[in-house]
Amino acid sequence: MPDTTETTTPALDVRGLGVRLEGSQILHGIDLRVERGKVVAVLGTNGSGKSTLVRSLVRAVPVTEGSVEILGAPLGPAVPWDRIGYVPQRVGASAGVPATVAEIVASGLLTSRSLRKPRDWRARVDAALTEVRLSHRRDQAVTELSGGQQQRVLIARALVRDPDLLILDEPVAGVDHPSQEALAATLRRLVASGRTIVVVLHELGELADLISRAVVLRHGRVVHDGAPPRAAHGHDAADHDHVHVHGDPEPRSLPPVLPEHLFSEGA
Ligand SMILES: Nc1ncnc2c1ncn2[C@@H]1O[C@H](COP(=O)(O)OP(=O)(O)OP(=O)(O)O)[C@@H](O)[C@H]1O
Repeated sequence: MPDTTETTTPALDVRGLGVRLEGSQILHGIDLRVERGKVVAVLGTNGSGKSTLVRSLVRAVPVTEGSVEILGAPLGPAVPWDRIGYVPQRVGASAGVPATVAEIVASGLLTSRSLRKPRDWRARVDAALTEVRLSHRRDQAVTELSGGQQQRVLIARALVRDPDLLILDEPVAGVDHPSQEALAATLRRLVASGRTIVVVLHELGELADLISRAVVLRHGRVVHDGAPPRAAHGHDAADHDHVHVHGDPEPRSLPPVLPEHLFSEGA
């Protein structure tokens, strides 16, 4: 009998997740189930716990309560990590290490199980760099690139794995509009081929048409899980907190889908 586990289990199944860091409870009882082939945006104000959530999924911070299953396996060595791409929040691609763009991208092909690059690694690195439009920078030191270009190198490092699950933490922060559009096209292509994407965002921006589900965090809790809220027409400033149903043709004529205070820090 064929093994159907791979396609029937969700890409991500988070239940009652709690994370405590340095004595503070950062995440409280997070439930998040993402079926394969879906895109989910994680939204919320600064400090609401978005990065901590995705960092807990890749074991960068410890889970203190609840359970996490990724691609059908409990968080741990059984997870097929080589099938998962992770783009951390902007940190600079080199962290002070003098490496070329191609070397950084190729490092995405190494896993804890194998430190040997696959035979076709050069072609895969070239394809990933073409995807983020940085082929011409291939042999340049990554430290010579701008912040936005370094972010694209990190995206290429995740893409080179051809991941089933792609987790991105604010991938478009500091990235110009043409590059955002290029990333949106890449993500669209991945979703069309059945990949799953979890993406932390401050605003939907160029990725808006890709996202039909948003999970909003506030003070480490999920306060909304559904159609993405968006700023009301004409109220797109970063410090404005009106939110309306996505796709509403007359946003001013409908009440907000979420309370106005949801995106404000102090409430
Ligand atoms: N290692 C840590 N130790 C203690 N507290 C932490 C640690 N990392 C994050 N925090 C705290 O956890 C809370 C959530 O931080 P997190 O970075 O997850 O938020 P965020 O929603 O991603 O914010 P931003 O939009 O600014 O990136 C913040 O109050 C932060 O100070």
